[in-house]
Amino acid sequence: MEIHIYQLIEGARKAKGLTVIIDVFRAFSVACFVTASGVKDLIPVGDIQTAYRLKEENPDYILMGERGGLIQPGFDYGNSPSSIEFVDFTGKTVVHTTSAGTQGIANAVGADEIITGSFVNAQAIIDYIRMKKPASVSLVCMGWEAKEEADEDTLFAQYVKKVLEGQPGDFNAIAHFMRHESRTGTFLDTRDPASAPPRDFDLCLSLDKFNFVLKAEPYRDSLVRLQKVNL
Ligand SMILES: O=C(O)[C@H](CS(=O)(=O)O)OP(=O)(O)O
Repeated sequence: MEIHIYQLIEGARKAKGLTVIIDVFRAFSVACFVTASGVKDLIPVGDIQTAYRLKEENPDYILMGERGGLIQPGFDYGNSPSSIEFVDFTGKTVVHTTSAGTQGIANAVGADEIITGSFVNAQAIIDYIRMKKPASVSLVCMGWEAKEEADEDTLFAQYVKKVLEGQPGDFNAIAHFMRHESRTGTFLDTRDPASAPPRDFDLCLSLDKFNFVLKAEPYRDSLVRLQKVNL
């Protein structure tokens, strides 16, 4: 199994084989929380205008996401796991658009298959890749606004690669680094606390909270939805 680590939008465009689009803070942690809360359809979109159009056509849809880390006008929720931690999404359709994570899905046009990447379902991702035994795995780190590398996404990719190659992954060292040394450790305090509360940090680093992967599947009108695959 060949394993490549790629960065940002260019990386998403280069991805091939089984592709993991990684966004630890916060898009794909949020996506796992929403899925665990019973969502019917979770639709990641790159273009915010697509999100608004879908809402106009389907007033019962829920809009979730951010630009610049902040909830956008007309949105029901931002991109914050703590804001939806106890929300019941049973039977709901959620449209999710973010600056980094969902852009990766939209740009991974050469991938055979796309799953999302975050620490909250890290072991499930590793188990899924082992089960599928692909010839090629692409780990794509989406970073800050998909423009600048972010420690947590790169550390996640290295963690998955190491474990797949039979080496131990030291999550405690990663969490310590993220909290005390990484620029990301201060990120949640420097944004509008209503959109990026500090609890998001702990929730996004809840290792293996969920035992499923989220797989992008074709949906209607050229959209995709993230389907839960239990491990
Ligand atoms: O809201 C977030 O957590 C980030 C903000 S950004 O990457 O700095 O724009 O969005 P995400 O797409 O979840 O990385």
